[in-house]
Amino acid sequence: MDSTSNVPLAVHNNSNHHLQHDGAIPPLHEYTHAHPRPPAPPSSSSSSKKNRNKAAPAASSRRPTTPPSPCHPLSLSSLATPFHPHASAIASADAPSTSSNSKLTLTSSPRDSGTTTTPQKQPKNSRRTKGHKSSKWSRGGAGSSDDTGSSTRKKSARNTPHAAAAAASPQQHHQASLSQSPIPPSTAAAHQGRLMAAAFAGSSGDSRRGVSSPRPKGREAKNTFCRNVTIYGHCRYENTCPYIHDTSKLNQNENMKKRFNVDSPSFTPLQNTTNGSMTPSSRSAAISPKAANAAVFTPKSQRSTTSTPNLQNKEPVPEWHPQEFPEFVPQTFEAQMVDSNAQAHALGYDPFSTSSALSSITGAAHQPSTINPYAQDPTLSGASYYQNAAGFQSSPAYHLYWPVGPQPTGLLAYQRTAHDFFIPDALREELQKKAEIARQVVPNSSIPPIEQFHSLFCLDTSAQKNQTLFGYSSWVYKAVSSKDGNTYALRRLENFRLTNETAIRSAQAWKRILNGSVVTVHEAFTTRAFGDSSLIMVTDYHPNSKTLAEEHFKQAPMQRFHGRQTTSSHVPEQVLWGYIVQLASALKAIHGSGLAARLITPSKILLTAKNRIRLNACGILDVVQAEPTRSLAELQADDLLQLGRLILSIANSQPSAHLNMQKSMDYITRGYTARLKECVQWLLNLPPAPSTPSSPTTPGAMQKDIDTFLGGIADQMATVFDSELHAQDTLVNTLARELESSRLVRLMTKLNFINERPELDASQHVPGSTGPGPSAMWAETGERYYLKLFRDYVFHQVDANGHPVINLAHVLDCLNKLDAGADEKLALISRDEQNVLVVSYRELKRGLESSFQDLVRAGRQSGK
Ligand SMILES: Nc1ncnc2c1ncn2[C@@H]1O[C@H](COP(=O)(O)OP(=O)(O)OP(=O)(O)O)[C@@H](O)[C@H]1O
Repeated sequence: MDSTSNVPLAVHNNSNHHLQHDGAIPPLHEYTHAHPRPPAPPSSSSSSKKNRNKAAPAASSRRPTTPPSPCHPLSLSSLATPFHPHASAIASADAPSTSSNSKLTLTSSPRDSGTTTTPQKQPKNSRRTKGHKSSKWSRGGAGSSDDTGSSTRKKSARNTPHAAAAAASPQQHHQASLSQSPIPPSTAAAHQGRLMAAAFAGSSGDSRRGVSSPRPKGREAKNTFCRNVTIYGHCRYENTCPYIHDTSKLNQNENMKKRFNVDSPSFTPLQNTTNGSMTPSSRSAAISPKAANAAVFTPKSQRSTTSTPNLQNKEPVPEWHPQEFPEFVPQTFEAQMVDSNAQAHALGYDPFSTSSALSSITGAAHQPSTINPYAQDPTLSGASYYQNAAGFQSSPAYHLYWPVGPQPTGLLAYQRTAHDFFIPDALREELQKKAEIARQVVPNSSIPPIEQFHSLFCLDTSAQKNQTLFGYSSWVYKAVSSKDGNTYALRRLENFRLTNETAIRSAQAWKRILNGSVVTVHEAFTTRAFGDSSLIMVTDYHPNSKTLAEEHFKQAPMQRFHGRQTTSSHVPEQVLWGYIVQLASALKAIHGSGLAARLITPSKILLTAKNRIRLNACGILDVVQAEPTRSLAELQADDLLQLGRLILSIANSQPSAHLNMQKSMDYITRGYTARLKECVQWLLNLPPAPSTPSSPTTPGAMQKDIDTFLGGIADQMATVFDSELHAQDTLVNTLARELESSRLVRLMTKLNFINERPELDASQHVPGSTGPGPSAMWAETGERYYLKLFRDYVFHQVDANGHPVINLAHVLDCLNKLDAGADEKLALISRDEQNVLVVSYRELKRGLESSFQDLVRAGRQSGK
């Protein structure tokens, strides 16, 4: 994490805030219509008197101290850290004598001499130690820049396996060869210094002058690849330089290959055991192979070079332990801080983040598995999406906008439309129409309430009443139940006289039919509320629906459907198969319950959505004709026949198509597949006589029942089922997008509770606040002030000409970042344009939560 992101608030007193901060802050007109550029560093800004008072304590209390963690984001130093404890421990143990320090560093480890150095080289090591004792090493690294470079080079060399190996074997490295050199120590040190100067001083500058390649022993040069080639890509002394410049020659050295290659054991740093003040490193001793490619570590201060003496007393470990080497994990230092303010706030009840408060109360540690995505927990890693996508993420980023379709911020202004973010227009319109129609009432209606049903609204607009279906005139009303508040459809049969008490009980069986293709029956009763004896059948109400007769046979669109066009044109075959499958499913449920639909006709089938039909007016004939003349099997077979007639009539767009069967079937032959024709024919045929064999392979008569029919249309059922699944997926996606909207509504609700709230000004004490007038100008001070400016930034932007910027993408972008508490910063400009506040979304979020808690507490107090 960028350490600068922890600075909570930078206040700029910027009378001319156009590019005052090294150009990092754009001019005012750029703020007002664009997303903020990365703000200027807080240190470069001057604070206004008013705002400095607010910002300073906040900054001091929230700025985290950088912990001495080996996982500090400076990755190079973190790579080096396994060596630091050991190095420091040795340095401190031998602090009185820098000589002994260097001695320890270079030779004293028995493991060093015993494992990685050949016996005959030990005397050389002794000489080298001696030499360094009198050289710059003995001055503890406080000498010239060459020293620094030398020390640095050695330290960096220790951080890679190859370098470690090279350090352990002087024959593999320039430095090592210097250490091994039999030339006088002072000369060796000078060589070393010059070499490091060449290595660190860059390609130009005085320090390069006079530098020549050191002269190693012939055998070393023969085996050693020139360091200049490694560092600079070439060696300018190639002609005179004794080292190898061609890698192919290098590989010829068998001896070297044996000792140092990719299979070489790793270099294991010692754990600190000598100095109790050091925290023992929990890291593994193994080093990642990636470390070999790490850039050379450059110390930032002299201190870092002096406190890190050269250590080479490490034993090789037999094998890599990659599982023990922790990957670099950016630490959320802020999360580790104890924010007493935040804890205090968490104790208050927050209706929007209950679980957050609970976990704070119980002191439960942050558990990814129990994360409430809506809890205002600063440790949630939503911000990591913006800051460090590749980094470790402890929980999914639930705060982010649903990533379906084009990303809101990636679009140009003219490409952005509202339905990129919200529910598709067609669906929204349909749902809104349904809601509107469901609430339709007639003022001063003369229709009386019936039983618990009130607000009756007549759905039956046709003046001509068809008595042939039920034997009675029927009316359909929408009504609201005072028992449960739901809306129902009431079908009234005018002048119905109940002669058989058991007849009305048949509705009970229909209450149990819960099928997606049947309008559910709830109850049946008789009433005299209309001035006659009427039968009332209560069913589900499906707003803005129409019958198949209205859909396929009527020419003029009805006003009630708000312009939905009726059509008499050719009905696509897939639509017909959809009807067949849905009605077959309905019949399966009905017949399976020992009932018969008895009425499958276009005017009694509701079209409740696109291609979505339901069998309506079920059970009425069971009440009206309580003693049918036909058996159940005959009635069920008749259901199939009626289904055949229905499809025939819709396919022909003729309600009476079955009256001219030949012509109607010809039309189907011409307009549809043989499969559909075969299906309709099967439905229209009379059931075979019981003794008639249907085919040579199937002895006995083929049953004409719903199960046989379902088996016959199994392929079409699979197709319809699949398209239903697709439709469902689409709806789930839409729902998910709306879910995001509800999240932002809650955020905006909180923001509006706080912004410019007048009644907390000076009149009311806000618990937790301090000072003489704790609630004075509550809405205009502290966190509330920059929340107010944030509201201006989100909603009240103007362009360079002062015209309002109406940019939905900007609003969603800002609110999502606020919800996530992103570390991204934005520049908020005061209304007098005299101050610019640089604040991160994280701080805004914290301010929002804390201010909201103030309100909750104040509200609770007044309620006492
Ligand atoms: N359960 C219901 N939910 C919503 N609307 C319904 C419901 N039942 C019927 N309707 C609507 O009420 C209106 C009248 O329905 P009805 O069954 O009486 O049809 P109709 O066309 O008037 O037939 P008929 O010629 O037999 O009177 C239709 O427009 C229908 O959409």
